[in-house]
Parts: sequence; C-alpha cells; structure tokens
Amino acid sequence: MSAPRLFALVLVVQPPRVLLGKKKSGFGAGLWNGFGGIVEPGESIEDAARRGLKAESGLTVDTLQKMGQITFEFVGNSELMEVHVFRADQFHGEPKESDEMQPQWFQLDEVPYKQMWPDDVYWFPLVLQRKLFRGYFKFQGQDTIVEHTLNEVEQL
Ligand SMILES: COc1nc(N)nc2c1ncn2[C@H]1C[C@H](O)[C@@H](COP(=O)(O)OP(=O)(O)OP(=O)(O)O)O1
Repeated sequence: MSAPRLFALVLVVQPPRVLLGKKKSGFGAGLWNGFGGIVEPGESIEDAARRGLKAESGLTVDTLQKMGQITFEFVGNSELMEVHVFRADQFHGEPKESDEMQPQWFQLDEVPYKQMWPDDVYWFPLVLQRKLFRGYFKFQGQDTIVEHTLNEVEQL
C-alpha cells in the first residue's frame, strides 16, 4: 500500500460556538466541516492547516493545537487519507465566504452532525472536550462506515 495522502483540518472553537464551513464543491460538497485541505509537497502539516484556514474562511491564527489524527480508507481505493485535526481558540479577522466554503457559526449543542461526514459524530466531541485522539474509519461509499476504531491518547 502506498503512503497515505496527508490532509489538515482546523476547527475554530469559541465557546459556546464553533465555526464550520459548508463545502461548495468537490469532495464532501454540501457537508459542514472544518477548514483545511491537502498538505502540499514540502509543506508542513501545520502550515497546510494555516493556509487552508485562511483560504477557506479568511481567518488567521497564532496558535493551533493538534487534537487528533484520523486515517480514512475507502473500499476500492488503495490510497489512505491521513487527516490531522487542529483546534484554534483564537483567531484574527472575520469569517468570509470563499470559493470553497460558506462559513457559519453553530452553537455547540447544535452541531449539524446529520449534514457532516458520518465519522464526525464520533470524534468531534473529543475536540470540543480538548481530548487527544487517534482514529481509523473505513467507508463504503461516502455514507457508510463499515469499520472504525477511535482511541483517546496522551500525546500525538
Ligand atoms: C471521510 O471523512 C472525513 N471527515 C471529515 N470530517 N473531514 C474529512 C474527511 N475526509 C476528508 N476530510 C477533510 C480533510 C480536508 O481538510 C478536507 C478535504 O479538503 P479539500 O477538499 O479542500 O482537499 P484538497 O485536495 O485540498 O481540495 P481542493 O484542491 O479542492 O481544495 O476534508
């Protein structure tokens, strides 16, 4: 199996609310998610997180806290995705719509899990509780999880 493709994903949390973006096109279109994208060759994962957040939401951050690492497998696709999840509690700027994402604040007790990737309901609460985790999700298509593991960890 080839090396996984690396992705960064940033959740901006400002209790009692969290900023999500509705993906406007491409992979995960129509779903609410954090901001980010692929890690380009030669780029650090954290730099990719900052770049994706800025490009998709207009926000910049001083500090990113690494919260989790998730490996995704899609049945029929030999390439794994390795998504590195970050949390940002402070930011600069105002969220603004981009070509890729339509940002919106949600109350923490109104996170729209039914309109998010099906894995999010498992690990998203850990980010909100500041718990570090590692996960693996195997998908059949984009709607069905056929296998998963999720563990809290001391360090990443
Ligand atoms: C499969 O389950 C997933 N759940 C969640 N919550 N997030 C996921 C899942 N799979 C991928 N992601 C994340 C990882 C990235 O942050 C984005 C995908 O980023 P994007 O579509 O922007 O990736 P690029 O290849 O950079 O695409 P563009 O070139 O179109 O920007 O979703």
